[in-house]
Amino acid sequence: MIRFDGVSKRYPNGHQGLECIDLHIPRSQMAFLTGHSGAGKSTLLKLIIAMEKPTAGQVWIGGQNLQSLWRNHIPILRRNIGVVFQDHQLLFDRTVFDNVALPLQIAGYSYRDIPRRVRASLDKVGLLNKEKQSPMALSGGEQQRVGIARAVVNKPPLLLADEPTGNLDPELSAEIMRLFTEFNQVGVTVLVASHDLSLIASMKHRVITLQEGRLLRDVTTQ
Ligand SMILES: Nc1ncnc2c1ncn2[C@@H]1O[C@H](COP(=O)(O)OP(=O)(O)OP(=O)(O)O)[C@@H](O)[C@H]1O
Repeated sequence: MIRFDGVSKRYPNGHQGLECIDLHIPRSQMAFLTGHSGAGKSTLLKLIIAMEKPTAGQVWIGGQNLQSLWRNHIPILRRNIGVVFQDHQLLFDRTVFDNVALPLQIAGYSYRDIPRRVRASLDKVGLLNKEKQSPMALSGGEQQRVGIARAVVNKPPLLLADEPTGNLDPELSAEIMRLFTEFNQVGVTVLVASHDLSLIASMKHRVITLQEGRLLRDVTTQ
């Protein structure tokens, strides 16, 4: 599903974000990406969604070489990738329902289809009863779950998360990780960037560790 062949990323200011990364994450696998602050985790995720381009090497997503991806095909790539951010980036002037519906509206789903899909997604994260509320009225953990519902509403085969539990206490963090595991159990490939080593250790999934832009360790415990 995700393949990096000798990928390096040097930013225009000369900073080396990633250096010669070889990595393969097969379809339906769940993996964690960890490493110190500045190790290159977000850079790696940005290369997957074509927000940044490698300065060397090649990135393949779902069999597609991103180097040969036309600019106007980037939205199609991103439609197949759900992304969860630490700060969830919800629109506070819209309801929970409208926030989750947004990717479907952008993708041009019919108005008949949207409510059914949005409610199925909210149900999955346990927030069906909050659809009419503003995200502002929700707790941090609930807001993060709305962000997850929005990321999975069009059933992407690949789910990425960048520090999704950064602002949450250990119990809520474990709950969010359980949700990711549930999506993985139905075949979604999941890659979670996280600093939270104790949470990662408790999950028994593959752990990919970056250090100063290089692949330091890649351990599968299962
Ligand atoms: N747009 C940019 N321009 C220049 N340097 C950048 C840019 N984005 C990231 N970097 C640098 O690249 C390195 C890797 O950054 P990245 O955000 O990928 O790390 P990270 O592992 O996600 O860190 P954190 O855990 O703090 O989010 C850092 O030193 C960062 O300062």
